[in-house]
Amino acid sequence: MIKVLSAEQINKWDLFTIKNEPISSIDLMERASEAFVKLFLANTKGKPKVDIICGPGNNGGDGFAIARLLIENGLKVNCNLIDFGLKLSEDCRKSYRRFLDISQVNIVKQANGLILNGDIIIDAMFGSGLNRPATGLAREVIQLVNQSKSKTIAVDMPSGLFADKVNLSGKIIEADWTITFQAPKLSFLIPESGFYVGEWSAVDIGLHAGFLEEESANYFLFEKSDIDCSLFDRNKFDHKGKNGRVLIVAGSLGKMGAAYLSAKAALKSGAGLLTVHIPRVGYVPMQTSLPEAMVSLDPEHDFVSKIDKVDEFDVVGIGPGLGMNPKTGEVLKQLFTSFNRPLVIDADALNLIALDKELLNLIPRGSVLTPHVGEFNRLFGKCDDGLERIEKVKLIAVEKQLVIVLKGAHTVVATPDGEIHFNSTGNSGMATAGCGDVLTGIISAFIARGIDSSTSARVGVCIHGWAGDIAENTVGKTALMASDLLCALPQAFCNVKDSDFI
Ligand SMILES: NC(=O)C1=CN([C@@H]2O[C@H](COP(=O)(O)OP(=O)(O)OC[C@H]3O[C@@H](n4cnc5c(N)ncnc54)[C@H](O)[C@@H]3O)[C@@H](O)[C@H]2O)[C@@H](O)CC1
Ligand SMILES: Nc1ncnc2c1ncn2[C@@H]1O[C@H](COP(=O)(O)OP(=O)(O)O)[C@@H](O)[C@H]1O
Ligand SMILES: [K+]
Repeated sequence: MIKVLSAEQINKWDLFTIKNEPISSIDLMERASEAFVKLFLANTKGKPKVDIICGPGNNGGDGFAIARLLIENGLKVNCNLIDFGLKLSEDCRKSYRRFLDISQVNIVKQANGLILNGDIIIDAMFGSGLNRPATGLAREVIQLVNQSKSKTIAVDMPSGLFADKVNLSGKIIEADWTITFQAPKLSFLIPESGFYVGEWSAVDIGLHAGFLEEESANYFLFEKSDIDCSLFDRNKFDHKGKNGRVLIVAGSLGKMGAAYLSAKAALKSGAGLLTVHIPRVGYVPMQTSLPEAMVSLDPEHDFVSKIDKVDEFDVVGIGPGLGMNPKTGEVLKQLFTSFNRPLVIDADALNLIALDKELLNLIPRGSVLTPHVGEFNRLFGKCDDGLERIEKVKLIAVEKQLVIVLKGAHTVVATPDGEIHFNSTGNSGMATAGCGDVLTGIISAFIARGIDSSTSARVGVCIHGWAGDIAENTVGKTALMASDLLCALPQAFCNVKDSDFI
């Protein structure tokens, strides 16, 4: 699990390393630049011509060191120093002088003096030391970079982006790729600010491990390696009753596919017994397409209006394709007051709660809510930005003792103990109908197997994204459909098992 640190903490980590390794700050800059260049070259074809833009601080110092290392590797480099009339930081000056030993620098006092004539732009204007939004000359330079057709690669952070707050009032480099030092910054994980980062990779620059052990963090990045594979162990003498009884309540006229997707996902995620409660309209398709599922039929033809006998289930997953009939809202109320184990609540079930917010207080503790931003806004109101939304999610999870899964590119899992985990798997190919329904089934199956709700949510989200990444490798982002996630789930589970033996 990676701790997501603030800019201030990262700066302290830097100083701790310099003092305790020990290593001089200029050598640490050199090490960071070497790590950048290694990854850059490993992912670059041929010998592109590179434009580098350096600022006055240590990010600019990295830029000069990177420029020198690229020249030593045989690349043609055009190096710009943006002159804000500020003194260069000590290490930036040293790095600048080293560069002058082998090449020359274009000093840019006005934006029209900027030279961009290569294939790739490396942005080393500002990093984590940005202390105000980029205006004036910085703004004009960023504008020119963003208008350029060259690919832009940011050193540590896109210039103009703050590390741990969402302030988009200045201009910000729109990077295609950000190679960041040691660990991702909080702003990379939030939709509005993460937009500027492009793809990102964190390179190890050997900051002292001792610092991280002691330092507390407000946020974590959950990785595939954090999945405890023993969660999925089966006992030789297990029978189906031992692997959890799931009830999925889903579907309405025209939306029966959602019920199918979540039900099948629950089975693919190891549920021992699965019942799906659906309106009559879905009976034949469900029995035909998913023979492993037992079907409980609602008295109504088009929507769910009544559920009996829920006691026998270990979990209820409710919401996918459910529709908004008021009678279905009554079912929620009945369920929340009669079922005292966790539920997984998604989609229209969340929208129905948004119409009658009193229902929120009836949800059994330890239940998992899986809203996307639209559903979240309907339930809890709009927020100014993604960071504010995450703080709100955290407060609600603690206050209501619920697990809240805020779905997105880096899905956030907020647990009743106040922890926030960002997910690290998944891709934009998953931004397509039905992918969320699959997640409901996965998390429900884990809870039914006796895995606690918080772990079920964190691991479920990670496996779901992992299946999305496997599906992307198989069918590509454009053609990816929710059913491809179902096909990829077996591989994701096999990978969890295999990675344990590495
Ligand atoms: N521990 C780490 O992660 C390491 C960090 N290093 C680099 O050091 C960087 C941080 O360096 P610094 O703290 O010197 O900060 P930066 O280089 O990010 O920027 C600070 C400089 O920019 C000026 N500035 C800030 N905002 C401005 C604005 N809007 N308009 C004009 N000027 C502005 C400041 O006055 C200062 O001169 C990191 O991003 C990284 O690239 C590496 O050199 C080594 C290790
Ligand atoms: N850009 C993205 N990157 C990674 N994962 C994504 C992206 N867009 C969507 N997803 C994931 O796909 C799922 C979509 O769920 P949801 O919005 O509820 O869709 P639906 O209701 O159609 O099933 C979520 O788990 C979300 O995290
Ligand atoms: K930068």
